[in-house]
Amino acid sequence: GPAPSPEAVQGLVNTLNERLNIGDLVALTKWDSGKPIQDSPREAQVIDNARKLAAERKLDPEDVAQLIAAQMEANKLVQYGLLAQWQAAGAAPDTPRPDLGQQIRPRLDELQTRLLQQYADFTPYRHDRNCPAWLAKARTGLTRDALHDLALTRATGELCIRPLVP
Ligand SMILES: C=C(O[C@@H]1C=C(C(=O)O)C=C[C@H]1O)C(=O)O
Repeated sequence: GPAPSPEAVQGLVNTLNERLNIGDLVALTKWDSGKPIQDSPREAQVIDNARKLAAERKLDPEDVAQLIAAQMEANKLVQYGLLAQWQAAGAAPDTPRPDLGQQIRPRLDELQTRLLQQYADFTPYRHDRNCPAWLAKARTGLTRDALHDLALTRATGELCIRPLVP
């Protein structure tokens, strides 16, 4: 099929990467509080919100639930990686800590609306044979280390749908 407009791919990948970077802030709050990275009730809430937004945008709710579940897996990958680094170093960076409940989670919720709009715009290209190459190009240069690179790979890992070999 025709190549997607550059924004259709880059916009979505940028937003997925932005969500991952918020994960760095989440990790700092969890380092400070000692709370587990995994918060299943919160995850259920995020998915529930995504399903509602999906219905409003005439997207498949199951599909959107899987997209958001992938983003949360990727986010936790970042968090587990950072916590292990800080554990080994005996300290976390001395940078500002926005509040998880009052500041960070509202940012994740806001981002979700934009993410779903961009996902809707990207949907026609999911089955294209060039889809993986477009994504690889869009990922290039966004991440600053191997951990975030792996997490972004995870975050984008189900975006392309490969035709089944008969
Ligand atoms: C980001 C957080 O950590 C984890 C990842 C979540 C996410 O990516 O939305 C949600 C809940 C947690 O399992 C959080 O606690 O808010």
